This record gives sequence, structure tokens and C-alpha cells, in this order.
Amino acid sequence: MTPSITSKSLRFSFSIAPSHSKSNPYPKIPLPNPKFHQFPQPLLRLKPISAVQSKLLVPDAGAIVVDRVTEAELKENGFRSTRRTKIVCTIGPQTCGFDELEALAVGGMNVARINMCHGTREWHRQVIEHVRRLNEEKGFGVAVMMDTEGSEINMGDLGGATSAKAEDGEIWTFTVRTLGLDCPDRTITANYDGFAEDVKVGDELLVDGGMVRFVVTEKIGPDVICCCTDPGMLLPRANLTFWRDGSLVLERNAMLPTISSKDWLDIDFGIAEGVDFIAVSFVKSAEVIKHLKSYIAARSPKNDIAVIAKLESIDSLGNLEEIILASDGAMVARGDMGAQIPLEQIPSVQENIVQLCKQLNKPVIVASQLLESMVEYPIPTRAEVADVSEAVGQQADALMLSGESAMGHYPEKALAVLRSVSLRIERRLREKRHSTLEVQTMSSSLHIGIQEEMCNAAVKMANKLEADALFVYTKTGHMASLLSRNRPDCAVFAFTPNSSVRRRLNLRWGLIPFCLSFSNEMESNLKRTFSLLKARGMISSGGLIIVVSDQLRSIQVINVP
Ligand SMILES: Nc1ncnc2c1ncn2[C@@H]1O[C@H](COP(=O)(O)OP(=O)(O)O)[C@@H](O)[C@H]1O
Ligand SMILES: C=C(OP(=O)(O)O)C(=O)O
Ligand SMILES: [K+]
Ligand SMILES: [Mg+2]
Repeated sequence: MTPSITSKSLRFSFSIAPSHSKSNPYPKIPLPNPKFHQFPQPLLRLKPISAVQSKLLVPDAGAIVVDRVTEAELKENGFRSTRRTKIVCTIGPQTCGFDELEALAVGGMNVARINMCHGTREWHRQVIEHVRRLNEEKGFGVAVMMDTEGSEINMGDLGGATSAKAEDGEIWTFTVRTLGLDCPDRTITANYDGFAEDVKVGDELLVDGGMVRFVVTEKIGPDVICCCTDPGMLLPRANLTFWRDGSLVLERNAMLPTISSKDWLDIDFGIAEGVDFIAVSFVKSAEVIKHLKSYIAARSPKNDIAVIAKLESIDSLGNLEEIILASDGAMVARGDMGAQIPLEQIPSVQENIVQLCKQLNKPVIVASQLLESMVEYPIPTRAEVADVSEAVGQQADALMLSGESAMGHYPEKALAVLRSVSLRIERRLREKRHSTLEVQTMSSSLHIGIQEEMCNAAVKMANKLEADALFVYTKTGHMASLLSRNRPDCAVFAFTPNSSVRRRLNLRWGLIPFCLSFSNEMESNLKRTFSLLKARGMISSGGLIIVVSDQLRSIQVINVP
């Protein structure tokens, strides 16, 4: 039977077919050497959703709700082969339409990110609305992350152009004048008034973390005249940093608040729209996170928005532990980080942050330039695949696409690459671990807690017994996070009655979040879960399951009846 999602999403969202396949899913794109372009992963077939079925997706009291893509993955590939590493996609002009968003959801997007640096609130509202509608009408479980602009120094929006090319030796003017749409050629606005006073002749000006470089040659009133020394593409609202005598000039940034007045308005917008995550740009200390969390607690009665600290400012690196502890998760924002520390330090900083987050039980996202060349080309570089593999090998909770999905030519292919590389590396890690009979669980490091000990023990058992899945019944998601933290060999089915907890668990490594109401009676919970899952073809009799719950201090080992 022909799958019924739009031919477009089928063509682009699934993994690249083997070379012997009769129909090439990418008919128009030449594949110079097919050997290199097989991201080996079986094609998933999502069943069509009829109008009648679509109504059934609205959960009733007795139902179990799971993301449609995961359900298809479970049915086709079984328990063990679900993807553990989660994927965040930045939504931009290439992917903001309903159909494009659906294609990303089909392709495995777990979280849709909107970046408040760009676009209007109305534009972002529309995207959030589309994601909601996809979840409600089509059975996806995509969460929404809003990313603040932050008050670092930015360029303006290029008078409406999508990009501009700066060539070697060209003279460009950076100005604090207000320019309308008739922006003169080779002129760029800077977003803060003191810019022309703060820079000095001889300073080096880095755009977007050094993707393009200029040297300041002259200052004329509000205009700073610069000569391009490293050519490249200028993108609207790109970050600007300036360097003097080999050091980053930080005085101005130190005076700017982490959360600007515009950011507070965006945060109000995010709270009103009910986003699942707010990511805070250029976090420097734990204070700002605590402040935002108390603001959210006061404004959002259910207090169900998680705060993610973006680690990208040089000032954050000395306070990592307290920032991560204060947050609900962290992002290794390698883009701007690369403008503030030497590039060769980024891999070790990434590794440290990922390990620290695992230790402190906070989800961590590795972001920026994972597949940068795919903004323009349909195939990633070998080096990009190696970088993605490294992040998956570190067992980061999630990988993020930025320009690749926001404004690139191949958003769905970039997503397919993240998915295929994740699956391959995850399997390899399990095989490696298995061949050395190594059982790895986290040491207890949080404040001594019964739940943490139980989860560590449950994962150890699951790995040793080669269980098919861990089940966790969790109201707040905490127990589920403690299982995920141990990066078990098997998938973790997390059952929660709360749909916003379910969406937030989307960011956690290896968790398959289900919405399910349950009682204090474990026996009846299990009976019901088994029958609901069996009816949907997601589990079969005989499977070995290890069960833990928020409420009961017990670990159960059960064969699916
Ligand atoms: N809402 C949007 N509207 C227009 N363009 C966007 C939007 N979001 C992202 N983009 C484009 O995608 C690029 C990459 O996104 P991202 O990495 O989030 O931003 P930035 O480059 O500012 O760090 C941006 O530079 C911008 O060109
Ligand atoms: C993710 C990042 O932040 P933004 O895209 O908002 O600059 C980054 O700098 O890597
Ligand atoms: K941002
Ligand atoms: Mg950044």
C-alpha cells in the first residue's frame, strides 16, 4: 500500500534509500557516489490519518497517547531500535508552513525551536499554532522551545535582504544611524548607540563568531569604516564582537543585561503562548536563571515551562556548575561560543558541559553548525558526520539544527542525516558495551535520594538482564529523568498523566513519553498499559520489562503477559 502522507514529505523526510532500491527517493539530486550516501536505516511507513481517526487522536480518559512517529518506529523496528538522541529543529522561512512542519515532524523532530532574534511575534505565533495543530490533529508530540535574543551586540536586518556577501578588501560601513529600507550599499547598522564610541581604529570586528572579519580603519561620527579581511556571508541580525590586541572587548557586554527589555516582552509572549521551553541566550550567572524561573512561577500558574541556559558567553564558563544546577537544562551554543573562546577549545568545553549535565541530571543540547554545509548542499561533509557522531557518542540528550532547518535548502535531509547517524552510533555504543560486558550506570551524586538509587539499580538490572524496556510511571517526570540519566541499553517508556510533562520529556535521551492517566494501584496500571500497548501493536507477549514508579518504592521485573 502506498503511504499517504504527502509525496513531498515521503520523498524528503526519510533516510536515503539503498542504491539497489528501485525508486530513488531523491530523483532530482545527483548522487555522485552512492556508496557514501546510504544512511542505513529502514524506511518507516506512517499510516494515513483519516478524518475519523484524527478525532480518535484526541485522548479520552482511558486512552494512551504517544507520538505517531515513535509508534511507527516501535512497530517496525521493535523496542531496541528506537532513536535515543533527540532532535531540535530551528524553524525559519523554509520550514514555517504547516506542510513543511509536518514533514519535519514525520522526519523525527522532537522539539521545534523559534529564535526571537528573527521574525515578528505574529510570525512566531503562527508557527506555534501550526505545531499545536499538528500535535492535536495528526498525533505528533512535538514540543516548542522559544530562544531569547539576548542583549549582545547585533547587526541590523540588512534592509530586508536575506544575506549579503562581503569580499576581501571591500570597505563596509557599520553605523548607529537609523536606516530604513533604502539602506546604502555595503552599510550595516549596529544595534546599540555606544557602538561608534566604543570601537577604536585598529580593532578587529567579528561577525557571527568570525565567519566574516573586518578591521576598523576610520571613525566618522556615527559611522565606523571597516575593511573586510576574511570574506563571507553576512546574515541578518548576526552577532558582532570586537577584539583589541588579541582579546575580546567585553566591557560593553558586561554592562548589558542578559535578559533585555525586549526579551522580557518575548518571555511574556512565550508564557502566554504556553511554550514548553525558554532558552536564555548569553547566560553569565545562575542569578538570571533563578530570576526568570521565579518570574515564570509567578506568571504561569502551572509552572510548566522549563528554562534552558545557553552556554555561549565566556563569562558562563567559570560558573558552569551553578548555572546548570539552577536551570532545567543547558545548550552548548557553539556558534557564539566560538566568537568568545578560541575554536580549538570548543570540543573540550562541549565534552565537559555534556558530562556535567549528565552528572547533575539536566538535559543537554549540542547546537550550531552540526551540518552547516547542508544549508547549501544535499550531502554533509565527512567532518560534519564525524562531529555529529562525537556528540551522539558523548550521549548528549539532543542535537540541534539551526540554519540547516531554518533557511537551508535541505531541511528534511539534514534531519534525516541526524537521525541516521544517531541510530548508527547508538547501536555501535551498545554493541561495544555488550562485547566488553561492561555495565555502566551513573554514580549517585545528587543529594542522597531513594528515587535516584532505585533508578540506578533498575537500569543496572535492565542492562544485565537485557530487558526489552524500562517502564516508569511518573507524575512530574523526575523518575523518568533519573532513568534516562543512566543512558540504559533499552528504551524507557515514560507514562505520565500530564501532557506538558510529556512534551518536556521529549528532550531527554532515550525516553519515549506517553500520556496516560494512572492510579495508585500498580497492578491495574500495568494490566491496562499492557493491553493498550498490545492493542496498538507496540509490545508483544514475552517481552521482559523492568518497572519503577514515583509512588511505589519497588522495582518490578515482569514478562509481558
Ligand atoms: N524566524 C526567522 N525568520 C527569518 N529567518 C530566520 C528565522 N529564524 C532563523 N532564521 C535564519 O536562520 C539562520 C540560522 O538560525 P539561528 O542559528 O537560529 O540564528 P542566528 O544565525 O541568528 O544565530 C538565521 O541567521 C536566519 O538567517
Ligand atoms: C545556538 C546559538 O545561539 P543563536 O543561534 O541564538 O545565536 C549559538 O550561538 O550557538
Ligand atoms: K537567540
Ligand atoms: Mg548564540
